[in-house]
Amino acid sequence: MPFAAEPDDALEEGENQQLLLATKGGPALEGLVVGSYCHDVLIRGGRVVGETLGGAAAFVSNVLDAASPREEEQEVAPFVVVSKVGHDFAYASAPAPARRPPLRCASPTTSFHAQFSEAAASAHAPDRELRRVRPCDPIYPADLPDRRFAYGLAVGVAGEVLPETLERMIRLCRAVLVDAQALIRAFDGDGAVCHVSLEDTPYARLLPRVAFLKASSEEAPYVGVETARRRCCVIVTEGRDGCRLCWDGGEARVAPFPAVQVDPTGAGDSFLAGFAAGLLWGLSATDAALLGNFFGAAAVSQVGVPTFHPKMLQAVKEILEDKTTKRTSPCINGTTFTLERSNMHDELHTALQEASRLMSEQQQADPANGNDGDICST
Ligand SMILES: Nc1ncnc2c1ncn2[C@@H]1O[C@H](COP(=O)(O)OP(=O)(O)OP(=O)(O)O)[C@@H](O)[C@H]1O
Ligand SMILES: O[C@H]1[C@H](O)[C@@H](O)[C@H](O)[C@@H](O)[C@H]1O
Repeated sequence: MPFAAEPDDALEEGENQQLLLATKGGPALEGLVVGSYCHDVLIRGGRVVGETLGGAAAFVSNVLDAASPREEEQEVAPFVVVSKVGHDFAYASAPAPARRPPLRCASPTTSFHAQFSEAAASAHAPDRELRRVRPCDPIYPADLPDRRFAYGLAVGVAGEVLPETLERMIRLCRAVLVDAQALIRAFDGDGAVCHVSLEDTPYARLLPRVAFLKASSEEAPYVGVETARRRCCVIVTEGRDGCRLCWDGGEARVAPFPAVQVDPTGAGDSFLAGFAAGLLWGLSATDAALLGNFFGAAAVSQVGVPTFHPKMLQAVKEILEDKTTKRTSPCINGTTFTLERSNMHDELHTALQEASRLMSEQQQADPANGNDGDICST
């Protein structure tokens, strides 16, 4: 059983059977995504070069819908999004919010200004300065549905996932995956995003009950990888260099996929969702990180929330159907996962590379998705 109930929150035998995570699809795979949609304004050289739907929940929904295992008859993947926006929300009819509408509140929608640097970004240096110009309301524990979920993704962008909300997620979900940006972001008087040490936040005590914590290389020093890896599996994403996983007693590096970066926004969100989808397909964490890298690369190749070509998605689905098998797992934090790479890791990478070629072809055929909208270069 890949995901096990927490010992302090055990279910009745019958319920447990219902929630058993079948490797390939079914209602037992229902997930809970918590984090708000937002408005992103992309600025370069003092000029607005793009206005897009943002918020990790938008990127995550996009990838989960594209890559999660599901039954043929299910139109959308089985997960719920709990997100808050104001009445000014400009993207209610975009695919992600239209499928899973946000809660409305009196305060305005969270809004970020992303200032892109004129200099070429390196793989690990920050490529943009983010400023939160408007915050929406937080998401409270009472905003979450009162039922059990197979997995949860805590993906706040502006401090909206409160410690008590994360704690409630941990109680409701059999395994929780967290983006460090939801925990360690702070905002100066001008709204500029800065970071605080995770250890100094009320979230730190929850880490032993989290399955996976994802941090970008910029966030990693604030997470304290060496301490955190003793409590859960930490994944550090390293831009075009791929990512590494660190857990108590082991680590693995996972190779990237080539991409022509036109907008880095949402790479980390898309990574985390691809990774979660990989786990749902029954991949080990190190193998699932390949799917994370694949969707991270897809995200940077387009401006805003990316559109995936059906041919490319079909190819990915066929690869996953072909490669996934059920396997027994070691135990991590009361939740069982296989962490190490499997012996078909390299084969999976090669097969996904083929699919990523389809993605580049799609972009070349449709310049609206390609370099025409490049935010990254002058
Ligand atoms: N230029 C790139 N080429 C290929 N893959 C990339 C590139 N940039 C990002 N990725 C993929 O996306 C993943 C996440 O990227 P990154 O480390 O930049 O996350 P992030 O800083 O959290 O992103 P963001 O905050 O912009 O959403 C990487 O681990 C990698 O797999
Ligand atoms: O839309 C983006 C995206 O979700 C990023 O991951 C986050 O860092 C930004 O704050 C947000 O504006």
